[in-house]
Amino acid sequence: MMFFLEETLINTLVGMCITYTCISVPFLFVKFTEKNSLLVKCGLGVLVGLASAYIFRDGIANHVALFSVIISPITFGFIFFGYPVLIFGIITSTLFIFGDTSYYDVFSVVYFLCLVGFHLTKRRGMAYVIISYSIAQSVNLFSHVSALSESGYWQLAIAKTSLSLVFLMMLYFAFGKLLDLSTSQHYFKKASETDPLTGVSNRRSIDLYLKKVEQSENTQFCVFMLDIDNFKSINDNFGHPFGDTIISTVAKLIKKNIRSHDFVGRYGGEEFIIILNSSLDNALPVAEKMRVIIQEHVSETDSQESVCVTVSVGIAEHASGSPVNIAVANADSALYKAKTGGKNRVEVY
Ligand SMILES: Nc1nc2c(ncn2[C@@H]2O[C@H](COP(=O)(O)OP(=O)(O)OP(=O)(O)O)[C@@H](O)[C@H]2O)c(=O)[nH]1
Repeated sequence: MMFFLEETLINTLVGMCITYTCISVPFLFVKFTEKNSLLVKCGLGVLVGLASAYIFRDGIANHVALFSVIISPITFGFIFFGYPVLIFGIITSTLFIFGDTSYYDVFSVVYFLCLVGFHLTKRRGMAYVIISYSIAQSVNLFSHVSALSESGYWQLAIAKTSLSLVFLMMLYFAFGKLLDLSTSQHYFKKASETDPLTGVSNRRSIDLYLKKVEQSENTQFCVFMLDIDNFKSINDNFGHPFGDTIISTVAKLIKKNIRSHDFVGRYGGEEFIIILNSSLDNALPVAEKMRVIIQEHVSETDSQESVCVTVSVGIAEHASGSPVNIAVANADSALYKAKTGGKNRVEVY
């Protein structure tokens, strides 16, 4: 009995040290960027796999080591890949419960349930993982305390709990850094690509998108250039702030009337570019419908005056193999035609 417990203790320490170190080291020392995060995920998978291979090298199905091998990758899998991995974790630990119940199984189920609960109540990153891990760890600790009568078992409880605490601290600092970095990176990336007034893509993002579609295999798309008619008079009659409201309203109406895989950007002051992933035959009715919806939309000024605006649209179909800038220039020519032809109309190049 004594020998078994010592062996369990050694296995536990080795298993936990290897697993936790394997997982913590990349998070502490790898500089996270979008490019290498995939590499890190793969690296983690390999390291955890190696750790489990080491733990089971003598064919000792140590429940405790098995637990730490299961729980760690699932935790990280959940953080990176979300619910599917978490559900897998719950199923795995439930199977253990029905197989050979141990306190560790209870621990893992509590842990996963906490994670789900925290996630459902709006997950705030790693803080929830740490809180839920701590709650589950406390359950685990109680289970150990209640088993103190078994000779030597307390060593296991103390060793495991202190290791867990060290691991939690490492996680806390590593993930704090990671979350700060990814949040600020995400914020600055979004800000650099979005037009602040309308929330649609800005000129920089338009250029990037055009370059991307030019290189992609999607050869069938149409370019719309859409311009608000007589916009100067809106500014002159109702003021610049109301003019801004009109621009963002038109952007919203455009967005509402295109699909998620189409694209809209603010090309200039009151001019928008739309890339519709359709043939000209299908794109033409979309442009016409958009024009009518904008024309029929009524905006109200602060003094409850009703204002309607119209738009002119120029369309050009992208010719496969030709530079996308040609389609943009052609759509611009069609827009010019619509303006000089009396405005509030759609013209095809
Ligand atoms: N409120 C507001 N006005 C803007 C913005 N950007 C450009 N403008 C104004 O939009 C007006 C565009 O005027 P024009 O280029 O003459 O075009 P228009 O009056 O719409 O005439 P047509 O295009 O021929 O129908 C100018 O008065 C610009 O000052 C903006 O972000 N907000």
